Amino acid sequence: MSTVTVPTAAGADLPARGALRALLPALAAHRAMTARTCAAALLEQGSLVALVTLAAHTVGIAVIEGRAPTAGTVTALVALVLVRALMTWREMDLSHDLAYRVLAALRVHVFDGMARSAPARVAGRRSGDLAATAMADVEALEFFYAHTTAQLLAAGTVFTGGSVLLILVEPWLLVAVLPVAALLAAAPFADAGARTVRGGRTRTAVAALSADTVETVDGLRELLAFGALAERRRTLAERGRQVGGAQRAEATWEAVAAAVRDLLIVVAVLGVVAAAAQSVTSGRLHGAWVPAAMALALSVLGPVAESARALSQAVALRTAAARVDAAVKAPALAPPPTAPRPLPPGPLGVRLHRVRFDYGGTPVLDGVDLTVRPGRTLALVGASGAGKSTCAHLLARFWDPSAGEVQLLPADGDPVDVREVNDAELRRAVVLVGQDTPLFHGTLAENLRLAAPEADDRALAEAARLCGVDRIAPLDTLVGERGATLSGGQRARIALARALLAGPRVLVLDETTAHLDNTGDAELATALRQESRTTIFIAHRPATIRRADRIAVLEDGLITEEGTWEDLTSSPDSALNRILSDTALTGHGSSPREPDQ
Ligand SMILES: Nc1ncnc2c1ncn2[C@@H]1O[C@H](COP(=O)(O)OP(=O)(O)OP(=O)(O)O)[C@@H](O)[C@H]1O
Repeated sequence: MSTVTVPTAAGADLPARGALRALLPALAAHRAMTARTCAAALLEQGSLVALVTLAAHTVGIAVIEGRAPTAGTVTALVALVLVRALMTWREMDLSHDLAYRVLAALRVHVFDGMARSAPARVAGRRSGDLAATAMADVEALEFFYAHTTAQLLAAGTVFTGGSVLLILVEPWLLVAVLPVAALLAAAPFADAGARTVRGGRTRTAVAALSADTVETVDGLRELLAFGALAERRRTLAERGRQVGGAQRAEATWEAVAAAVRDLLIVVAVLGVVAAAAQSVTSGRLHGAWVPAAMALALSVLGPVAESARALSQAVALRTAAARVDAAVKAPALAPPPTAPRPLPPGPLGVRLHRVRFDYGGTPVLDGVDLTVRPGRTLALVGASGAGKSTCAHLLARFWDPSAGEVQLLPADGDPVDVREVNDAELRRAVVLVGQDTPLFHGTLAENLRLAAPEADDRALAEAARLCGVDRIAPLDTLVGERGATLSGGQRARIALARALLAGPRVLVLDETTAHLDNTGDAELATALRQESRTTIFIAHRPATIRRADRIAVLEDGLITEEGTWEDLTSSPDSALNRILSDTALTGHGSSPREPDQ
């Protein structure tokens, strides 16, 4: 096979070689079914060879010796027709069933891979491109699982069996078909590079079309608002043309390959005719056996030709296989602990100790030291792009710092590094709510229960009441996909109620209330008041910042100032005052001296 690499819409080159082989272990979970599929394919192909050979033999006997077929021969012919028909159905049924089962499992593995590497990897790739891997690439592999593995094994077995018979009957007939069989079998390997490249172009074009389509659907309102729909339509039409062009190039290549395969079969027919004629004239083969021998020689080529066609088509799927394999094997960005430590009960504070982090370039955080005692509130303040959300993501362990530690602080006892805590336990203890928390298609209640499926109706109603969700609509109201039917402020209320329902011990709010007016912001602040919970606000609004027990200012990758509102605003040169003035100027919040709500 060639060493071609295939470009993906994500921009990374994936090794094509071995990509299909890497997906074979997926069959291991279905060994019995794979074996049954192989048996059915063997019977299907073998019965056809036997049927054609016996039919030709019957004709030979009738023509040369003038004998009518016996009842036994007729019965055998009918039986072979029935076996062939039954096995054709069985093989198709089993191979598709097997393929769909493998694909269903693969989709889950792809999703698990995305979840393992989320959000960093997801953030680095367009969602439509990811969707193309989970849907189109996985779907394309149906052909590989349904039409190649079992069929190749069966074709190899049938050809070997037929060759043994030919050696016994007339070896020259085998000599006539063997070179053609070898060429047919070699063909998929000979043009593997060209097919991989062409197949890769199709998969990349499909992924780009998927990415643009998803973005278009997502941004339809903006496109409409800026009158950019016509341009977008042109882009999508161009993407469609690229997919069509790539598919046409594949089809043209396959048409040429099919013609070459047919030519090889013609050569085999001529060779078999010549070998049979020579065998009869030299007296090695009785005339009555000639049709059967020729039929056997040519019919064993059928499965080889068919397998060559299937393998060639499968080779074109190497890009799809490589994309799926890469998604399935995506490494965890926050690997699970080898020896997990349980979190002690009671309130938990947080501590960032000399934390450094970068996204692959200059460090965003360069030695952050920050402590929030259990049950206290802290406002993390900084200019746009200072790294506040990055701190929040580290607290929720979406990523691990490149140096330093992120710890949870029990009221008594030793700090626990978040890397030592089981994922499920950490997710229960630390909840992060962002500014644009997406909602899912379903009722308000279902969206709230996402965080705590086991929550009873009373807890649900209480969380909804605290955050004013019950004033938006009854809890059994359907919200559109991503909460399209709700305002930004309403979505914030739901996101917060959802977080409270989960009962976190550490709550991180990343500009969650930015969409709310001052009254709504103050209302939610009241809802959040709870002695034992540690809360970290990332906010630009002075009133929100002022409510926190302490305020920390993040600048140049470091905490440059920390203290109470009074401490930090009393000095006119303080970083907080500067940031609040900038915020007021940029319209993020009200005036720096805005009274508490
Ligand atoms: N997934 C990512 N990949 C690469 N760079 C990123 C990623 N996320 C954030 N950054 C960069 O890291 C820096 C800090 O971003 P971050 O979102 O943490 O800032 P922030 O203080 O929360 O900003 P804002 O107040 O505007 O939300 C920015 O320069 C940003 O461009």
